[in-house]
Order: sequence, then C-alpha cells, then structure tokens
Amino acid sequence: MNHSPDQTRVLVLNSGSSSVKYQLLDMTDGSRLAAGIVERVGEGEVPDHTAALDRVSGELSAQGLGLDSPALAAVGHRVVHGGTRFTEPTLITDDVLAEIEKLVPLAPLHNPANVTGVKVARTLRPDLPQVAVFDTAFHATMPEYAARYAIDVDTADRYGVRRYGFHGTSHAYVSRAVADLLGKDVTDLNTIVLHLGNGASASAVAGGVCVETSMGLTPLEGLVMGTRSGDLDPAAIFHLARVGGMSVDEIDALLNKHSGLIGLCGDNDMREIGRRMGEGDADAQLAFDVYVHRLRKYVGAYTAVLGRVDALAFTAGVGENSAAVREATLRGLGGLGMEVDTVRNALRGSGGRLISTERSAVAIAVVPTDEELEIATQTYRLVSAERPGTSER
Ligand SMILES: Nc1ncnc2c1ncn2[C@@H]1O[C@H](COP(=O)(O)OP(=O)(O)O)[C@@H](O)[C@H]1O
Ligand SMILES: CC(=O)OP(=O)(O)O
Ligand SMILES: [Mg+2]
Repeated sequence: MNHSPDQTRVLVLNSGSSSVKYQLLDMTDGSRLAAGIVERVGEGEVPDHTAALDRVSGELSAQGLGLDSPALAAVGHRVVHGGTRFTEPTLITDDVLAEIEKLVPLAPLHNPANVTGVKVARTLRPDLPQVAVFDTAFHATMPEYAARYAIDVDTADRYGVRRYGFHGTSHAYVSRAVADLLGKDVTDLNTIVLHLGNGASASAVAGGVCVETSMGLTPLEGLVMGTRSGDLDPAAIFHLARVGGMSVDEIDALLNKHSGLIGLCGDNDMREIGRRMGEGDADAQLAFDVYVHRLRKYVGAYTAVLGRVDALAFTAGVGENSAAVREATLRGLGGLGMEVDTVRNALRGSGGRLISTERSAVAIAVVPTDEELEIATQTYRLVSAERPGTSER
C-alpha cells in the first residue's frame, strides 16, 4: 500500500442490528473530527444498512470530511463475530470478507450489518485499506476449560460450538482505562468489567488478559439484556418446540428480540424502567430485580475465577448512567471486599471515576467505553505497520 505520510485519519463504522454509528478520528492526537449515529435502520426513512451508510457518507461530505478525502488512511469496521480464525485486527480482502459472511449464522443480528458496511465503504473508496476489528478477539485468550461447553467434543468441533465472547474491544479498552485511572500497570491488575449496554456482558481480566466472559457461542448467553434472555436452561427450547409448537426461528426471535428487560416488562430502556419503578410498577421492578440478580451472580463467580479482584468497572449505557443498577448490584457485597460510596455513586460525571469507599478492598469505577477510539487505534496501527518507509515498526 502506498500512503503519503499525511494520511492520518481513520473512519470507524460500527454497524449494529438497527443503527450505524460512525466516528472520524485524527490519529496524530486521537481527536474526533466527526461523529454521528443513524438509528432505526430498517424502518421508514432508512430502509436498510446501505441507505444508512449513504446517509453517513452524506453527513461527512456536508462537513467537507467525505470518504473521498485524501487524508483518510483507512476505514476500521467493528465486526462482531470472528470465529476461531480472526483473533487480531485484519486487513479485509475478498477471502476475509467471505469468511466473515460464513460466520453470519453465529451472529445473525450483527455480522450481516458489518458485511454491508465493508461492501459500501469498498464501493465508495476501492483504494482504501479496510480493517476488521473483531468483538471476539480479546476473548481468544480464554483458557480451553472456559471456552469449552461440556458437550460431545467431536460434535462441538465439527460445528464450531464453543464460547467466543463479545464486546471484546470494549472489555480491552476499559480494563486498560481502569489501570490508567488507578495509576497502575494493567499487567498488575485483576479486573471485572461489566459492559451494560443494550447488549450486556461481563469479563474477568487477569493482568490485562481475558480469562472468562459471559457471552458464548453467540451474544445471547450470560447477563439479562435489553431484549435478550441471557442464561437459560437449554431444555426450555425443546419444551417450547415440543409443547408450545414453536419453530426454531420463532424461538430464536423470542430469546434474542422479545426477552430480557423488554420481555419481562415491555421496556428495554433502563431510564424508562427506573421511571416506572418510581411509580410503583411491579413489572418494571421485577425486570430490574432479575437483571440485577444475574449481575450479582456473575460478580460472585468472577471473583472466584480471579481469586483476587483489584478493580471492578461499570461501562456502556446502563453501566455509565444508572446509579441504581450499580448500587443494587453491589449492595451487601462487603464480604467480597466491594463497598460502594453511595454519594460518589450518585454523582454524575464525564470521564472515569471511582465510586468505592476508602476502605473498599476492590476499587470500583465507572469508566466510559470508547469502542470507536479503540477500533481506530488498532486499525491505524495495522495500516501504519504495513506502510513502507514510515517510522512505526
Ligand atoms: N441516563 C441513563 N440512565 C439509565 N440507563 C441509561 C441511561 N442512558 C442510557 N441508558 C441505557 O443504555 C442503553 C444503551 O446503551 P449503549 O451502550 O448505548 O447500547 P448499544 O451500544 O448496545 O446500543 C439504553 O437502552 C438504556 O437502557
Ligand atoms: C455483541 C453485542 O451484543 O453487541 P451490541 O451490544 O452492540 O448489540
Ligand atoms: Mg454497544
């Protein structure tokens, strides 16, 4: 690839199931030149992801920052499922794109949107390097005994049935950010990260290395989420099929789109649930209690996995904003060395901040995640390394 040294900008595309988030960053100082989100993809004005990306391109061009800009070094794409093959940021070739498409059955809500993002960006700028940064990559270090399900090994291997984990870009970024906040080296710290967005997952990170995470083969396992059930006895699926007469696709939709908070109370937004709880709404209260109970179980489990916990971090939409979820999750966990300072917890703030008491053995923090910055950093590192005649590498 022949880049001039002025190519210092990276466009990041985070194509989700119903939205496209984008950021344009200048990698000389990590500054954000543009950012935006196109929501409700698939409804009305934005019929599909191609239309959403047209809109992104239009918004950038209107600011004189279009995809035709000679300052662009690359486009970095969030790709949710990388299977066992992709454990590092990867330059997207035809072969790589075909592999990502093959993984669609394992991330049906996410990978198709990621593939469309790559195709649209390639059409607009065929000469530009496109890099895939995988949600699964950070979890590839999980020990085999954590990645395995206890099912027949041959069947599992034939169909790739194992635990991959997701939100890895966020877990990686936040576990480092906590270390920075505490003025410690990430290699000296054992951390539990709770990424609580619409999708939600927990991870146990030992010395910067992921050793366990709550999502599995797909982003359905683990915590209670906005619309996903998280953990469930797999026999519930057989029961719904045999006794309920539901098809596999219907059960898939039930567990991925009509479960979790929305299934329990009809709302998936924690703000609305908090408002309803304030009015004494029993369904909203139950949804909140189920959500928090699951989280507490994971905090306990990951404490045992790590043996010693130095820090616990809350991140993403719910984790960064819901003082109620944070307080309820850690209430009464003094025995695990976790003690929240309720006054600090209730204060709103921007950057990373501590919410534990002085005597809490575990440092408890709220740390804003920045998946886009992390994707841009990894993308730029890769294209700079491949660029001839530059000082990097
Ligand atoms: N002020 C707030 N208080 C409580 N919850 C909030 C607040 N702001 C956002 N959220 C929650 O964050 C969720 C979105 O989180 P986010 O990390 O942006 O998710 P995603 O990246 O999966 O779209 C919302 O569905 C809502 O439940
Ligand atoms: C993998 C996943 O669940 O992503 P999101 O939270 O963006 O839906
Ligand atoms: Mg997210």
